[in-house]
Amino acid sequence: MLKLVLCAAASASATIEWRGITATIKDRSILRAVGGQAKAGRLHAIMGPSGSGKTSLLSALSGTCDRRLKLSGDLRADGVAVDKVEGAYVRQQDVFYPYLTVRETLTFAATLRLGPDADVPTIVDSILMKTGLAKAADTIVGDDKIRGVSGGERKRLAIACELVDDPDVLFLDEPTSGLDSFAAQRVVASLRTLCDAGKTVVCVIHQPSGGVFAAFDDLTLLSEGECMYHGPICDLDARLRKEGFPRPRTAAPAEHAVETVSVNYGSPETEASSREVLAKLSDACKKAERPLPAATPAKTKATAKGPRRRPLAELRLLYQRARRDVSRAKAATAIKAAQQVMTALIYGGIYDLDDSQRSIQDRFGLLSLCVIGATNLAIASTIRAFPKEKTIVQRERSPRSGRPMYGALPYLFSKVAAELPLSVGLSCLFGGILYPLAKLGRTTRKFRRFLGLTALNSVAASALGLLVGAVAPSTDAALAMFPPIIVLMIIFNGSNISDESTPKPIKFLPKLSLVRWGFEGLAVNEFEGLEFKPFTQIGRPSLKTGADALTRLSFEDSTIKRTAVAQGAILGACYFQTYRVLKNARPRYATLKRATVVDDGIRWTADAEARLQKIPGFVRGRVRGAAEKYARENGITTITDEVFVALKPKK
Ligand SMILES: Nc1ncnc2c1ncn2[C@@H]1O[C@H](COP(=O)(O)OP(=O)(O)OP(=O)(O)O)[C@@H](O)[C@H]1O
Repeated sequence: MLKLVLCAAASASATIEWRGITATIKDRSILRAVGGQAKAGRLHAIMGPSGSGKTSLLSALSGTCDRRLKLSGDLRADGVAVDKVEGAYVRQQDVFYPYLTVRETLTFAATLRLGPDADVPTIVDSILMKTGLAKAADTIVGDDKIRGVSGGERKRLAIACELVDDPDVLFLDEPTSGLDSFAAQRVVASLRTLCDAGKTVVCVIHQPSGGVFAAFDDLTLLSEGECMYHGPICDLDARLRKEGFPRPRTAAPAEHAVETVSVNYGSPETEASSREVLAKLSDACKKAERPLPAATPAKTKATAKGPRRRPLAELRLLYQRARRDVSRAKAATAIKAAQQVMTALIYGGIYDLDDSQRSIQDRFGLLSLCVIGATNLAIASTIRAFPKEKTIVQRERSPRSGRPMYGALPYLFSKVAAELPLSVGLSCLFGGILYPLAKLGRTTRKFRRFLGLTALNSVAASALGLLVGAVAPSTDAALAMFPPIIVLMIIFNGSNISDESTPKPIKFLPKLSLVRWGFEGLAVNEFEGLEFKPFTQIGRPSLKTGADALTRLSFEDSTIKRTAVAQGAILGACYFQTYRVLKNARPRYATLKRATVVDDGIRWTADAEARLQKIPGFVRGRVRGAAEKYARENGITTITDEVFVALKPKK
């Protein structure tokens, strides 16, 4: 569907120019009036010491800055003033489905982004060639634990995935970090190929080798949030020499540049002298900066919003991916199966149930262990794996423009459908071994119900694990939430504390405990119709039937249906909440306030300027003068709405 939108973010930009990019957080300046430009066909590096603001500048240009930052400045894409430059953003750490091959990963991205009419195989082949991944095309991607393609190939895959819809601009955050110099050179060679094809490529680089640095055309050198050099790399040495910092013969150009602009905190004297160097280079940089001409008016243009969403096709594709991921994770599946077999053998070896009075307690104990074990395993394994997958889903669902690549609902459906058979299978494997060994139930009907209830418990516990993984910001946070959740569920399992003793404010908790419903269902199934031999000792009270035993735990009114419905309700609620979290979990970024009016070195953001314009003409000039005086006295280069409001100008 084509929709007319105001072009506030450039989509087909080739030359990016920026002036006065300022970023602050609370009262701390992170970028101070940084200017520069990146051109199509030229490979642009952003370099500087650690903490100098490289990533902040890259994200300010690409519109992906942490929203706690206050951003302002004048950003142009092909002469049009924009809030952000629309382009692909390749993060430092990219995660993929480890069991998919490079080709499958790319094909998946291309099919979903481009829709059914695109010639996906041809596009994928061409990208594989451009990024030098043709040889690794049929190797699985892998990760830290699973052997797959090399680190350099994985970085190139991250770039390749962003190329499927042919963006004009690419932003990359440290694409060479963590790679040896050969792998880094291959990554940069791929970027060179893209530049030669007319793309604008802007990269943050960190400690580049001589070969890598030489492959770049232009450089923005930052220190302490200020621009120290901006221009062609071939002029860098000459500029530093001119300012009194010639490069020693033994030093590599990149190393010398970063060292020159690094603050030496060794002593107050060295720090002061470093700051003099920075001031000198920053002044030289500002002098060389040419003001931008008046911005070309933003055009109203037809912008494609991406292919129309087709939930069924998405579901099919997502299901294929999830199935492949599950079916190829053979080692992980084997470990889980071995866990189930071992646990069943241990329980089966210890418990030997008959119709004696002692077997009542043994039965309750064994059933409780079965439920706790299954719940534990299902939640823990989901919690461990899901936060990582969530990162992939969030990345894929945060589009550069238009709609997300796919909906949260097809994703969740496909994941559940792909993982369900394994969950049920593992649960049945456990039950199939344990049931005859421990001599539980002894009727086929009870056995079938046992398998059904334990499988339902596992699936519901996985759903809870998904929800915890979805709301937790990281795997560590999710794992930290796990113990209190499981402990609470065990406390309220129906046999550890009575309803009467449960404190009033948390009386609802037993109703939410999967362990309780699972245990109650298994107990009702097991004890139904059983009869027990009385104690032989005279005077020792005995329980004659299974119903008596259930009454002891206040389960006398319970039915299997009731416990299954309760578990089903918890499962449904967990899936629904997970869906909502995934649907709404979009990264929110800071908006660049446009500062397009330049007056005597002080810039005004558009909203501050708009506020100023509301002041009657005869007072406006005085207010403007007072605001700029205040800004100069306080080292403020851009007057934002907040600064202006803080001044409380008198009308
Ligand atoms: N969201 C934020 N909250 C607080 N401080 C921030 C935030 N973003 C950036 N900073 C600070 O701004 C400074 C610049 O950060 P940035 O990540 O841009 O630097 P960098 O040059 O990319 O560093 P590095 O090379 O170490 O990755 C750092 O001191 C950082 O701590």
